[in-house]
Amino acid sequence: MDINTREIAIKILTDINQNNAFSNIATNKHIPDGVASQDENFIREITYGVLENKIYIDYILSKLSKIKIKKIHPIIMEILRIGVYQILFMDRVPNSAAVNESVNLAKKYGHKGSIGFVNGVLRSLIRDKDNIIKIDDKDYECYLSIKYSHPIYMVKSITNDYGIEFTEEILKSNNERPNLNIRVNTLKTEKEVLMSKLTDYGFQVLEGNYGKNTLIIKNPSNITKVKEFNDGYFTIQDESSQLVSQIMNPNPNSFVLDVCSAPGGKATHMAQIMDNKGKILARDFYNHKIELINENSKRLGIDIIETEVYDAIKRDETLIEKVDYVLLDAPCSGLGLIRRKPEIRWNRKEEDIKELTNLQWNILNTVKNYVKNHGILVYSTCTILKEENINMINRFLELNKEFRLMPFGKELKTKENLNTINEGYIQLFPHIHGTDGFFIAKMIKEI
Ligand SMILES: C[S@@+](CC[C@H](N)C(=O)[O-])C[C@H]1O[C@@H](n2cnc3c(N)ncnc32)[C@H](O)[C@@H]1O
Repeated sequence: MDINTREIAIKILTDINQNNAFSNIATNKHIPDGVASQDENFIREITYGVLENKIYIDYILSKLSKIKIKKIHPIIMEILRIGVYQILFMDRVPNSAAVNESVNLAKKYGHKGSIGFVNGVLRSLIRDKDNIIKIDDKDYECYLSIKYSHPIYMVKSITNDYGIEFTEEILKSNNERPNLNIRVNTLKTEKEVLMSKLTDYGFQVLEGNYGKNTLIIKNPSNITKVKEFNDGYFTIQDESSQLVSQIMNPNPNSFVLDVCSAPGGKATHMAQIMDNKGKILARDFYNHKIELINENSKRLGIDIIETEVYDAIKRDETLIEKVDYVLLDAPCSGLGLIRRKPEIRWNRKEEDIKELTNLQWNILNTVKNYVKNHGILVYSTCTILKEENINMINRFLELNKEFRLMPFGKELKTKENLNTINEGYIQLFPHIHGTDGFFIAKMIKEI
């Protein structure tokens, strides 16, 4: 198939940067079916590379351009960004190709002036590269913000929680590409059997560290096209997310409530742990997302999940002290997913964090009422900020003495680098655990 890979990358980036599209959805939308895998990899590398390095690339461009970069036409800006990315980060692309291809795109999408402009900016970078790439900012937080391309408020918030050195490790790992993780559906197959089938197809498969049924796929291209996916032998889910249901560890025949459930990753996993026996009430605020839970349950051969559109903030009198296990997998800032969805750093605004912590607090204080005496409440997020995680839980426990954190451990394959499990919670980080950034707290109610 004859395609212009760089032009597709520009379309994806424009969709993400102008329309706030999600990177995974935009890439799937613009990469045509049947494209050669090396072309697909090239498009993904440029797209994700530009998203991950946007502040740094724009910093470089602001040094090179006589026009203020805010005034440059959005498409020309994307053409320049992919040009700079190829010159600075992709050794295998010759500088001449990076410039010529960018100029060709400027011919197609710009006017005469923009052709010379793109050509001039990229050639100046090549000429004086060693000087241009230096970051001159003396303030270390600002320096980190440019070097690892994270908004300054994010750098400050993370530094506030973890200190500057740990923050640098986090930011660095956010720019590394994660492996795809899958969860074996033990209702339909066994881990070893699936591993061997996927290996036969040519996938490189490793076992997860912490997840009992986690497999790590090194070369995941087209994995959802195999028959075993369609037949529900596995589902795509990060290892960290798999630990939530594993730590909850609900007994078969119990009653589980999952209040923020879509698309059903954790609900279907709990059903698997319960051997598809008992009842899971899976709720979400959005009707269209509820459909995803139903589709996933069907594919995975699960029939104990009942779905319902329901606003978790609204108190449900019919469930008071009726539920054995309540899961609040809360809507959150998502800062633990940045390596998978680099656009989170551009779409998530500082003011969102306060709004989200209020929402989390309100939902937590509603759903606590559904837990039976001796029942379990698990609170989880895919973020690393303490105000959404351990600080919120400590505040909750201070005001709700009938709950306490419950130590866990045997539910995990290994306890390596998980030194808070005896305190009843864990905070995972990509650079330490190799997973997404995730928080999980397990509480028991005892009156
Ligand atoms: C972190 S995601 C849940 C992921 C899900 N537990 C899984 O494992 O697949 C948070 C979910 O909360 C839902 N949500 C947001 N506000 C809500 C509310 N007020 N009531 C119920 N669900 C809500 C969102 O639609 C989103 O699906």
